[in-house]
Amino acid sequence: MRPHKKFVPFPFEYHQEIELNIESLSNLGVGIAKVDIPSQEDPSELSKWVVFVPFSLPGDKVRARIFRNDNNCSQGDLVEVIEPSPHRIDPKCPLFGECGGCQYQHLEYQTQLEWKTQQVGELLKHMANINHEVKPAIPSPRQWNYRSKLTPHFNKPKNGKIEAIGFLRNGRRNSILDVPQCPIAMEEINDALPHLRKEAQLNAKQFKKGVTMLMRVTEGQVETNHRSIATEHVSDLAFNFLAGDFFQNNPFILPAFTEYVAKHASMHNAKYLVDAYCGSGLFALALASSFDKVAGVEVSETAADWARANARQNNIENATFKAASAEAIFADIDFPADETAVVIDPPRKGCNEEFLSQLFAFGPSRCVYVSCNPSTQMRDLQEFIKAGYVLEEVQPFDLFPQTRHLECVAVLKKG
Ligand SMILES: C[S@@+](CC[C@H](N)C(=O)[O-])C[C@H]1O[C@@H](n2cnc3c(N)ncnc32)[C@H](O)[C@@H]1O
Repeated sequence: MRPHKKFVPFPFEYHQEIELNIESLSNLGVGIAKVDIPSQEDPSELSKWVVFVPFSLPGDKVRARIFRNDNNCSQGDLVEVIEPSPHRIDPKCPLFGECGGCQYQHLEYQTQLEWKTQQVGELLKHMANINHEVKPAIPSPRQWNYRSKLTPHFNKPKNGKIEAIGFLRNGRRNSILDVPQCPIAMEEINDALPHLRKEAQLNAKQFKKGVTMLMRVTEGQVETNHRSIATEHVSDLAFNFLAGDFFQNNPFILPAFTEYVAKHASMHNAKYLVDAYCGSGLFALALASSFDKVAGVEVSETAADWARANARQNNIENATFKAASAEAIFADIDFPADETAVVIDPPRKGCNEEFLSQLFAFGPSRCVYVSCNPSTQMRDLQEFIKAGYVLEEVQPFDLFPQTRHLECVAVLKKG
């Protein structure tokens, strides 16, 4: 095979095979090796060069085939595991490695947790410039069959036939891998998948473009209509929301997750709570009994409506909800800042500048920042530190076993 036109043949040739000892794991779930190469300035000197190899693990000795050299690192495909890491195990799913969904099925679960914890510490140090202990990641009670939502896709049918229904192939942008079963999805989803796939094939001629299907578990059934109502139970609360709207999709860990946020938000006499980016009210309502008054804010009108309905349904009378962009909440509340905690759980892109400046102008005594994207969370944490907040605790929760993803909770107090 010929290299891509832009291939740079330094320090390795195209498709050169090299043996590597994998030392660590990036937060994208990719194994990292460091090798000595002759320095470009002075070839008699050696310098360290990083090589990334997807699906290799720390402790593995592997053979990798180089397909790309960048300015300070190279990328290789895993050809062979010469000596396996003691933590390497057999993946459960026959599609592991081909499917872009999971990165860690070949790694013992305890070791997945240890690496996730370490990765948060490294991001904190390198991106936010904060040296702080990270508490060991809290495991998911279920390591398999935990996802309550799955969104299989297919591309535009060709000649009236759908080629594959599933997820993007690992490392690809358009190519979809056919996924008949998914071992991280709840059993209800796997039971319903064959029928849904068959139905899509039968109707293939109707689809003029690619489709992302919805499968949401609700009360033991699978809902596929975005506009239908789904229900989830967290401890003794019931939450209704539109099946297509956001809801945390590992229900098994939610009692521990919300309890942790409740405990840390309500410390030191905080009596008032703002739940920013509140969705259908998960934190606001799960934490309401620990506070005198709660105010939630959420940009989706339907989610905010459901948050109000969920408060009524669960007989919670001290919570109000506003449908607006998160920064709008500060003009509404009359809570004393020194007795107020703010829970912040933004989408993957993190908080916007407007929200952060309004938040800091208000100056709540405590903030609990929950994030599914530690990179944007670390970027925002720098702003909290500049605004005089002190990091009290960092606690990852493993909502997504077998994958590189996690939720990270950062607890901050006003300095
Ligand atoms: C990660 S979800 C968290 C939802 C909720 N805390 C939960 O755990 O169920 C982020 C939420 O932020 C909402 N959102 C996105 N941009 C927003 C904005 N600018 N202001 C308020 N909410 C926003 C989304 O609609 C979504 O419901």
